Amino acid sequence: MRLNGEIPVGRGEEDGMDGEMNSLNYSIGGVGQKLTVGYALTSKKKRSFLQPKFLSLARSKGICFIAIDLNRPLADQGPFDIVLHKLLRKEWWDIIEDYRQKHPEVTVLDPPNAIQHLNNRQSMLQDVADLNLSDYHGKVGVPRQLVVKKDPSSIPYEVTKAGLKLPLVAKPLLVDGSAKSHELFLAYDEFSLSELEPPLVLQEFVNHVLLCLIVGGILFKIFIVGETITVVRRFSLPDVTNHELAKVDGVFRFPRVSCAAATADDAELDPSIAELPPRPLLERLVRELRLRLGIQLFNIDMIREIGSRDVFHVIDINYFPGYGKMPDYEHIFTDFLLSLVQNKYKKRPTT
Ligand SMILES: O=P(O)(O)O[C@@H]1[C@@H](OP(=O)(O)O)[C@H](OP(=O)(O)O)[C@H](O)[C@H](OP(=O)(O)O)[C@H]1OP(=O)(O)O
Ligand SMILES: Nc1ncnc2c1ncn2[C@@H]1O[C@H](COP(=O)(O)OP(=O)(O)O)[C@@H](O)[C@H]1O
Ligand SMILES: [Mg+2]
Ligand SMILES: [Mg+2]
Repeated sequence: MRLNGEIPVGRGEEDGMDGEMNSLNYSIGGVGQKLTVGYALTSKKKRSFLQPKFLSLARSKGICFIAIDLNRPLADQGPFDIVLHKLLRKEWWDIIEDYRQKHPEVTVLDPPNAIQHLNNRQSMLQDVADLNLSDYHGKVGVPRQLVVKKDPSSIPYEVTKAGLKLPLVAKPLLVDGSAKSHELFLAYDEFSLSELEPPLVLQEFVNHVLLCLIVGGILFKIFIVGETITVVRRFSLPDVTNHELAKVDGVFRFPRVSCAAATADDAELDPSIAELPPRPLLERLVRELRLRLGIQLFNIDMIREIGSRDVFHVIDINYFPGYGKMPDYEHIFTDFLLSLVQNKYKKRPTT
């Protein structure tokens, strides 16, 4: 399912393009310049996101991508219409924030302080919890959770005091792009949690297996690129039965089941498996989150509560996720970049 905002396109003769209807010129000082996107990304992200077919479609639309040289002052580079970034080193945050203040004419995707809100597994879900979204299409919430900042020996007491229901998913509190920040554990009893290393977030595990053929739950990954919403289904964890809970003790690390696929096809499951969440509910959730988070590039991991048709839980929100696995990301993302500059161009007072 994809919701796409259509944007009109102009001809591209001025810049020598092959006159394709879909090429477009945006100017800073005058007609004829291309749309220039400066990027600061990890090599992993460059490989997964700046795929050749994406770059060639971008070129055909008059968009060019320029790698930002991290060894030179950002102000000496460009000029850029847009800066796209996902780097987690501290010094970069100061550089891009300073640049953003000094260059209001450049669209920075996305503001560093907004992104940092998503680098903490407690603050990332706070807006969803505050939303408490419930209407006639269904309900979206977050699982009950507890943050443990230090002293693992206090965990059993804290869990009991908070009345959290086992099993619990233990997740590193901070998301920093490292493999360690994705090391998750399933805890069948609260005492074994004291083996883990804070800071952690302990989240109630929500059973979400479909009563149908497959072993394991289905997770909905809701990709947001500006105004567009694309939902894909991914494999998730199997249920934890009461029988298993009574029999098993301890904490067990589990693999990254939901993001392992290399391409959208591998990750995309048969559409007949697991009805997608109601579109109006998703639209409301995404509209609210885009406003409250102040970012345009993110995805939401959402699960449907077992036995329910319309009770959903958001368990994770990711900044600038693996769009390379999102169906048709090339057109969605290039249209989004063009719409950003077009909207800015429209807002300019006519001289
Ligand atoms: O590994 P990719 O490319 O699929 O993308 C990762 C995402 O997978 P997804 O697109 O949701 O299936 C992944 O999403 P999950 O946290 O696995 O749900 C993260 O966004 C990850 O970034 P980081 O390690 O949290 O900074 C993303 O890693 P980066 O691409 O940003 O390095
Ligand atoms: N509260 C939960 N209930 C059920 N399954 C969960 C829960 N939290 C995480 N999971 C499972 O673990 C996977 C990874 O958890 P997530 O919070 O998305 O971490 P990451 O940022 O590493 O993707 C999810 O895709 C889902 O399959
Ligand atoms: Mg996730
Ligand atoms: Mg995540």
